[in-house]
Amino acid sequence: MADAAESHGGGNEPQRVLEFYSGIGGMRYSLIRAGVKAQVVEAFEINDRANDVYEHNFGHRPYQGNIQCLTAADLDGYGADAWLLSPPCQPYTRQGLQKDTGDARAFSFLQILELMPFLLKPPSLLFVENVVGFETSDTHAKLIEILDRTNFVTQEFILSPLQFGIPYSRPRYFCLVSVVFYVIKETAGAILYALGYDHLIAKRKPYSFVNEIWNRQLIQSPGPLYEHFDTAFIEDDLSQEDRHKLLQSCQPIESFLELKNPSNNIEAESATLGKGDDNVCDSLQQYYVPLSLVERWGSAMGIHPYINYCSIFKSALDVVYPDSKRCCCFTKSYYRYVKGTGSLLATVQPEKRDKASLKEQCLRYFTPREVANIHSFPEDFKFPDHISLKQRYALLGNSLSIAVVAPLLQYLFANPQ
Ligand SMILES: C[S@@+](CC[C@H](N)C(=O)[O-])C[C@H]1O[C@@H](n2cnc3c(N)ncnc32)[C@H](O)[C@@H]1O
Repeated sequence: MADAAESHGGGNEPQRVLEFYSGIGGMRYSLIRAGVKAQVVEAFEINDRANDVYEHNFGHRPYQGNIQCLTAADLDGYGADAWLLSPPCQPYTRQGLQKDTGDARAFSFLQILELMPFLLKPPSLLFVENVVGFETSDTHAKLIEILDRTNFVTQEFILSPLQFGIPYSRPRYFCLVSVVFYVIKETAGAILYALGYDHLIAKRKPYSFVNEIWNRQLIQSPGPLYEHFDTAFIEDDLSQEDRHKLLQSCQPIESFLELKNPSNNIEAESATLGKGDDNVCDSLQQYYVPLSLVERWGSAMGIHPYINYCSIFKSALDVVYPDSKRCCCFTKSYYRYVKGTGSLLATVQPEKRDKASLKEQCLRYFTPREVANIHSFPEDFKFPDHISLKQRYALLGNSLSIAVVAPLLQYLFANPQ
């Protein structure tokens, strides 16, 4: 791959990085944000559209094929120091069937893991990102079993952008993996060679985590990433007071909007949108949620459509305001479906939010640029013109929070030895 910009500090060669399941490049942007001395030598992604976006932004088209077809020789050929992997989440999502290792979408990741013991030049560092739920899966058990066997040590995290000052609830699982040792001595090498284990003789750089105290633990606080920390926020397990503190420490949603001043003047707002690069984004009208959908899913109180009695049920729509300090996870189905796929923005502020009807609040979807902002993508990230609106949302929904991944990568690459 051409030069990577992810290079800081002087001295040694940059670390050689492979980016698996590269999508629109969230990992690569995180590596850049982390400021570590590293170079992405190849990216792997099967999806054409994702590769168009990646190429548009990084000037290199990822290897377009099924990761499942890579051999140990292929992987050795890259001589990579680090692998970054964000395999498909569907086998492990709590809303899905959780078929785990039985789901065809898990096969390529399992295959990569199976190859690890056979590599002549295994990586020294690995980074795996997935949904919460992965940590209890059979695939996870397989991952840990293979890493133990191949002399790696892990530190696992469940973290959300809310813990990094971003008003976005998207908790995710992360596994940081570092090789424990060694340079095998010549005599030991000769014995291994005689026993047929010559693939183990390859020298591997010694690595370890900055805070070894957290080895083999699942941590739900960003504290270990920093030298000095005294607050441990666990998003799902906070007291009301701590949750309030956590939310108050976040920036308001407004800071992430393309259109900062809600108004009913659609034409004026459309003109602002048109200044961007996105041809598909030049009409604000397309972002407003149709009233029929607001009526269908937005009632705060109503008659349950399927049960023959009156029941009170909460709105199925997550509505936020410019001054809100939280929005919920944008999935790849955002904009295709309105219910449970991500927050909607009220463009007209009611006097009393809890009493106001949603119909009057002129709900709109966040634009793709706004979702990219909430995922902490840099300003210069762009979609090529031919990527449709639905494709943009789908690609962003599959991606990750750079605000969370960057400090994790910084921590992983900081070798204290
Ligand atoms: C969770 S997404 C990762 C997104 C990426 N981290 C980003 O920032 O956009 C998983 C990606 O893996 C790709 N993928 C799934 N199975 C694959 C396979 N067998 N070979 C190559 N790519 C695959 C999907 O197309 C999808 O883009």
